[in-house]
Amino acid sequence: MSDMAQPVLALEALKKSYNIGKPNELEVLHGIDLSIKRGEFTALVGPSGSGKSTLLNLLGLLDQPTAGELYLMGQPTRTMDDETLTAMRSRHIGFVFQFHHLIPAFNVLDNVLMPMMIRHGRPNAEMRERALQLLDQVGLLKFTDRKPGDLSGGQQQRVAIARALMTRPDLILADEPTGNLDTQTAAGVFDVFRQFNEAYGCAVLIVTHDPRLSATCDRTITLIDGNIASDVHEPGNTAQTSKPG
Ligand SMILES: Nc1ncnc2c1ncn2[C@@H]1O[C@H](COP(=O)(O)OP(=O)(O)OP(=O)(O)O)[C@@H](O)[C@H]1O
Repeated sequence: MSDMAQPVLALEALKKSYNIGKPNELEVLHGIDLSIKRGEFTALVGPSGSGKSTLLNLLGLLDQPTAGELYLMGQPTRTMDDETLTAMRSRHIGFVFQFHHLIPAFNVLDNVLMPMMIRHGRPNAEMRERALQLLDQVGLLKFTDRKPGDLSGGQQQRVAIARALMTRPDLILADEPTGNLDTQTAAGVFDVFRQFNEAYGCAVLIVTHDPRLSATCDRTITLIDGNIASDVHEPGNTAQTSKPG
């Protein structure tokens, strides 16, 4: 199908500068060309300050590039108005951050339902069913009534992943989602990403500082000083995850 052949994301000569006062502009990304296809499981790595979060914010349509073009699902986004950008973001992208931004006063189930409530108002039975299925898949079905504060960091992160998948996004963007987790819990969270990537074919792009985790990805993009220094495809890496069977 042509849909499968089309990249989820394509960047052409994407640049980002920050205005740091006076006439000075700090160019942080110097012209990035990149294409992410459906089902790709990619790590974005690089030293601190190399531009990873800046790039992720652009990929997630959370910030505007200074130059170049970004295509999401084949559509150029530079000239889209805010309303269209918001709709594209909520339709196609799921976000997972290091600090998962769960709503403390809501229980686990309602946190997972949140993206649907934003889009459609009151959740219907089908949405609840989907949320429960996702919570089952991340091993948290027993905890649906708990508040996030009563869960461990790894469990909270799994709630955030279930929430990001609620809208069945084409792309998951994760900014150091395991940054504050111990090694074993971090590997478990990576496995959850992998499980969904394989089950639904969503593309996953994860910023990580952990080489053991990036080694489990199919593709590793290394950013240095705002340029892609290397882009290595190693699909064999799937064998290194703890996927059953
Ligand atoms: N809003 C901003 N205004 C000005 N400069 C910024 C802004 N955001 C980031 N920068 C600068 O852009 C560069 C890239 O920052 P960015 O956060 O993208 O790097 P990073 O690779 O994600 O770093 P880390 O791994 O430490 O999170 C840095 O020099 C940073 O100081």
